[in-house]
Amino acid sequence: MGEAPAFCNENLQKEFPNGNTLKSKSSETAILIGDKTYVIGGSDGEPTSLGVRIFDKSTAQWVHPVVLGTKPRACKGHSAVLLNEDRILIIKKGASSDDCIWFLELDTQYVRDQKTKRGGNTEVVAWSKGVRGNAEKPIVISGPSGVGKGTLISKLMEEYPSMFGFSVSHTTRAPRNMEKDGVHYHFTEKSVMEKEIKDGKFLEHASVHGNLYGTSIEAVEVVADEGKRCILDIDVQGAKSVRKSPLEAIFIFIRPPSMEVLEKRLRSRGTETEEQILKRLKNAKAELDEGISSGLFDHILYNDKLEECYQRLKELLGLDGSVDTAPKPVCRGIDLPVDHSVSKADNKIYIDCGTLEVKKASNKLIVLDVSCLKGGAPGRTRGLDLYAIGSFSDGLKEVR
Ligand SMILES: Nc1nc2c(ncn2[C@@H]2O[C@H](COP(=O)(O)OP(=O)(O)O)[C@@H](O)[C@H]2O)c(=O)[nH]1
Ligand SMILES: Nc1ncnc2c1ncn2[C@@H]1O[C@H](COP(=O)(O)OP(=O)(O)O)[C@@H](O)[C@H]1O
Repeated sequence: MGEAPAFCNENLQKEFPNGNTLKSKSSETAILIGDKTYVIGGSDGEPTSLGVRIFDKSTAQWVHPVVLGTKPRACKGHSAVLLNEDRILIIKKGASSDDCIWFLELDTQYVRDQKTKRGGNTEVVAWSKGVRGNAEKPIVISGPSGVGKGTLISKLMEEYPSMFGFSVSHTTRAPRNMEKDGVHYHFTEKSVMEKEIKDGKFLEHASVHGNLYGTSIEAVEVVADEGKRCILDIDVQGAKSVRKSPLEAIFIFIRPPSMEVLEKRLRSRGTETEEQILKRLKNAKAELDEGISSGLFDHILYNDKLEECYQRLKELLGLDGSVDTAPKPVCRGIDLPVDHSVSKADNKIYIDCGTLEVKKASNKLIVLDVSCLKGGAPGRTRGLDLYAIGSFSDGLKEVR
C-alpha cells in the first residue's frame, strides 16, 4: 500500500481539474488522468533525472511502469503539459536547444501495442524527443543481390550530398574489403543484435542470405535530423515490414534485364564466395517474383544501362534539373531560458520567457504549435512548429 503524494490532495485536484501541471517540489511535476497521477522527475539535487512513477488512487498503490524509447538526459527542472489525454509534453529547463522538447507517451498506438504485447496489465509509457519541422518521405530501395542498388544509391548521394543520407543498417555478416563499420553497415554480433531487436530498437529486421540484417529506428532518425531524405537499401521482407510500420516511405524495386546478367554482375563484383553467389542467385528468383507481382512497390526500375536507369530514378524523385539542391536548414530546437512559465490553449503552448532575470534579454512569448505532430515513440516526434511573438505588452508581434 502506498501513500498518496502530498500534492495529490483533494484541494489541488480541484484547483487543476483538467489534469494540468500540479507543482510539487521544483524537481517534480504530476499530471492527473482519471485515477492515475503520473509523477515525473524525482531525484533531488542537480541535475534531476526524469524518472516516471504512477500513483493509482483506486488501489492506493505506486506503480513503476515499463519505460520505453530513448530517455531524456537529466535537467535542471521541467514543465509538463497534458496533450490529448495520450501524451505529456515535457519542456526541459536549461537544456541545450536541440534537447528541450520531449513527449512522454501514455496511451498512443505504440504504447497500446506494447501493453498488449506484455499481456495488457503492465503499465507502459514511452519517451520521444520533439523535433521542429518535418522530414521528407524516406526512399526504400530493394532488389536482388547484384542488381545495382548500391551503385545507384552511391551515384545519387554523390550528386546530391546535401539532399540524401543513407540509413546505415546493422548486419551480422562479415565486412567486405572496402566496407567500413558505421558507414556501410554497423557490423554486429548476432546475440547483441537479437537483444536490441527484443528491446524494440529496430524498425524492421530480416534474415537474408543466412545473415541477420536490420534497420534501427535511430539509423533513420539521424538522417532526418540532418535535414536530409533517408535512403534505405533493404530486402523485400524488410520492405514489407516497413510498409506495415508507421514510417511513410516511397518503395522502389530494381530489377535486372535477366538472370544471366544478374549472375554476371554478381560474379564480376568479386565480393562473394561461390557458395554465397549460388545462395544469392537462388534467393533472387523469389525476390524478383515477389518484387514484381506483389504490388508492394510504388515503382519498378529496370537496370539495364546504368546511366538510363539512374536518370529514371532521378525523374521519379523529382530531380529534374530545376530542383533546389541547396542544403535544407537543419531543424534545430529552441533556446529556452531556464526560467519560463508555460500555459496551454487549444493546440498551442505558450512559453513566457519574459520573466525573472531574462526579462531584458528575451522579452518574448514563444508559441509551440503541437497541432500537426507526426511520428513519435519509439522514434522522434516531428512536426512541431515554434515561433516567438512579442510579449503581451508589445502587442503580440510575430517574429518567426
Ligand atoms: N531487411 C533488411 N535487409 C537489408 C538491410 N540492409 C541490407 N539489406 C539487404 O540485404 C541484402 C544483402 O545485402 P549485402 O550483404 O550488402 O549484399 P548485396 O545486396 O549483394 O550488396 C540486400 O538485399 C540488402 O538490400 C536491412 O537493414 N534490412
Ligand atoms: N546497369 C549496370 N550495368 C552493368 N553493371 C552494373 C550495372 N549496375 C550495377 N552494375 C555492377 O554490378 C555489380 C553489382 O552492383 P551493386 O550496386 O553492388 O549491387 P547490389 O547493391 O544491388 O548488390 C557492381 O560491380 C556494379 O558495378
